[in-house]
Amino acid sequence: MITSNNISKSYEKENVLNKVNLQVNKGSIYGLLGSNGAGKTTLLKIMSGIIKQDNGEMTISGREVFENPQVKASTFFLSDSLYFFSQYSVKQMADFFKDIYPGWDKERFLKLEKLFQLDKKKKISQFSKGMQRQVAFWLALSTMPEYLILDEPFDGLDAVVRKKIKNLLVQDVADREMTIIISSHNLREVEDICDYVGIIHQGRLLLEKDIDDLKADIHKVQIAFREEPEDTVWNGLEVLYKESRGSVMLAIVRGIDGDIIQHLEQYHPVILDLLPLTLEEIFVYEMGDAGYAIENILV
Ligand SMILES: Nc1ncnc2c1ncn2[C@@H]1O[C@H](COP(=O)(O)OP(=O)(O)OP(=O)(O)O)[C@@H](O)[C@H]1O
Repeated sequence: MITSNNISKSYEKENVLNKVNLQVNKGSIYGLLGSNGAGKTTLLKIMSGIIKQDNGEMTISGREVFENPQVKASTFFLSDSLYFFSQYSVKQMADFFKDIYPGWDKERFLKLEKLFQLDKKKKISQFSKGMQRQVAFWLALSTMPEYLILDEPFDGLDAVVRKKIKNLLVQDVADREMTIIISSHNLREVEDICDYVGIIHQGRLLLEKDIDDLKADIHKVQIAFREEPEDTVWNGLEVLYKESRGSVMLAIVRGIDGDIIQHLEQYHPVILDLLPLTLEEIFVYEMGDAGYAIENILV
């Protein structure tokens, strides 16, 4: 488990993180979302022991992160700006990682070679940007990390490779309970793999939620009646938003789907559909409820 307890950090006079509390459970995938400059990279660097917080505690598996070789051996930080030794091939970089990471798995490295289909003898600097990012994933996953910390990991990858990598990540979580935290500006980019999402804004964690709980608790309802409906059909339901589109009424309703259907069926609708919301829609309605304009935060 990764635990950030009241983490604060300033650069000179600028306060970049302000008492951030968050928890990433073992074997889960946590999406850390926020706009440019929100503080995501700073938090991830503290989490991976690259920089030290001014206040608060950052622990992984109960151990303080900073200057802790045990934690570093089980954690891999894939930065948004990749760094490789400029003259090294993939093979040479792999040999270097093999000496640093006790979990290095040669078989995994060879398996992934087939998947990525990149020449391991080629200098990494001679690969394209997207290919270099694939090399970074190839090496990272070969270290068999217990904790994988990813900063904007999908930037510059094409759709096919992105899907391939997401599958690999999910597989490692399922097979060996790897824990992942992923930062992104883009909710759509991470919603298909994360089971938890936190939103950071101006150095503060605005909210964090379990995605399954969120999805189970909020629904888009489309309903139509033979005759002009009364607005009273919604009475007794927790409606976050509603509008009429011709004879069809559309509403965002919080609650258990079975209860909502049972309530609305008493009015004998000719159409009654409960549709899933995208995660972005859920956040807009949830945050709207909390008084924040999420559209302006997650561009
Ligand atoms: N080394 C540094 N020295 C001074 N200020 C810094 C440094 N690193 C980051 N900052 C400042 O800290 C704030 C948060 O930056 P950070 O990189 O953590 O944000 P971010 O959420 O990752 O942004 P982005 O999505 O643009 O990568 C910014 O205002 C940035 O200017």
